Amino acid sequence: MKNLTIRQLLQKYPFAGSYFEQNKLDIAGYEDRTFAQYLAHFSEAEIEDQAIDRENLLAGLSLFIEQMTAFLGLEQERRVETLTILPGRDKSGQAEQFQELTVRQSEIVSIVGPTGSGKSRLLADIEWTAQKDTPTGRTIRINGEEPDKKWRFSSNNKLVAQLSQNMNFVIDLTTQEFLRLHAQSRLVEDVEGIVERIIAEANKLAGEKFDPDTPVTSLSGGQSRALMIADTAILSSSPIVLIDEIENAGIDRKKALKLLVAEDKIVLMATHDPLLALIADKRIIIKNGGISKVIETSTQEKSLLAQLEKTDGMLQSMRQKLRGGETLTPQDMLSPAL
Ligand SMILES: Nc1ncnc2c1ncn2[C@@H]1O[C@H](COP(=O)(O)OP(=O)(O)OP(=O)(O)O)[C@@H](O)[C@H]1O
Repeated sequence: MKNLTIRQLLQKYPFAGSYFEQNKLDIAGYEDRTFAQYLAHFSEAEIEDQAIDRENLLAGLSLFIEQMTAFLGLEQERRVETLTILPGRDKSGQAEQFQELTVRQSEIVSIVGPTGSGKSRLLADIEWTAQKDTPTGRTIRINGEEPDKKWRFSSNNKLVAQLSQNMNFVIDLTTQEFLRLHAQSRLVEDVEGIVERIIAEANKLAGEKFDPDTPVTSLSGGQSRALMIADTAILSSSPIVLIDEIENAGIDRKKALKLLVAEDKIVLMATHDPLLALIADKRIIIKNGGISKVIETSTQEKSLLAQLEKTDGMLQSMRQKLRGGETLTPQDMLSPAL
């Protein structure tokens, strides 16, 4: 909040105007300054005359916004605890054979099915909070209710963050500057701390590390993907994260999912990757455009996961070696590096 100009502040919290009025502060002409900068413009004489207490006024504004936000229920409104999908029809017009499917905070659901079966369509239905108004006729409920239309059109408080295979930046900023801008627009208190954390988490996901001064346009595919995942987990207000295939993204997929779930997101991902399918708590099977089954990942399947991770680790380490110009030996098939 400290970094917002008065204009941005009033846009985000229109009620802040009454704080200025109550304290007889004429902010006209200072709209493009922060509140602290505005307070700094008073001369010592004015401060004496008008009994202006800068620190108190600054702290008072934060408190006022906090209380008003709570009072108006703005924070609660954004809490999304459940996402429910109600059946529609498949590509042949047949009704989907499930009652309803509810996904909760911190749950991961995978979406599997042949190419062209309708996985991306399901993600699109969720993003649009479909109300029988998409080709599938599905209905989406948020917290058990018909979602507010604001989710569809608000660019600030989007219900859904989308992570897709390609992340191409066109903006000429360093990674640090890019994240700083995002953090400022999200009104976080400790901008530098958050920026540092996102870069640290992204570096845990990316194969090759990058530093804060790297221009975003120079990040590799895997690095930009890792950055967007860390940014979405830590900074995005969107409670639901939709992922369209991260298998070839060159990042640590398991850590990426852990990070998202640790931040209380609801995660749905379309995937062809058995490892990701089994990490999920449930998987949706799509056939001919319809949800044909919902399967809970069994303990038996979870136990296969350990095996799969070993195989995956082995493949990753072979990939790493080949990339580094090394040659492979039969030994590489026997001792998976994890
Ligand atoms: N129930 C449905 N009714 C009508 N059209 C549908 C239905 N489901 C999917 N489609 C359409 O079928 C096409 C293929 O679906 P989609 O792109 O979602 O497949 P996909 O499973 O994501 O494929 P891929 O694995 O190749 O990414 C799209 O044009 C989509 O709009």
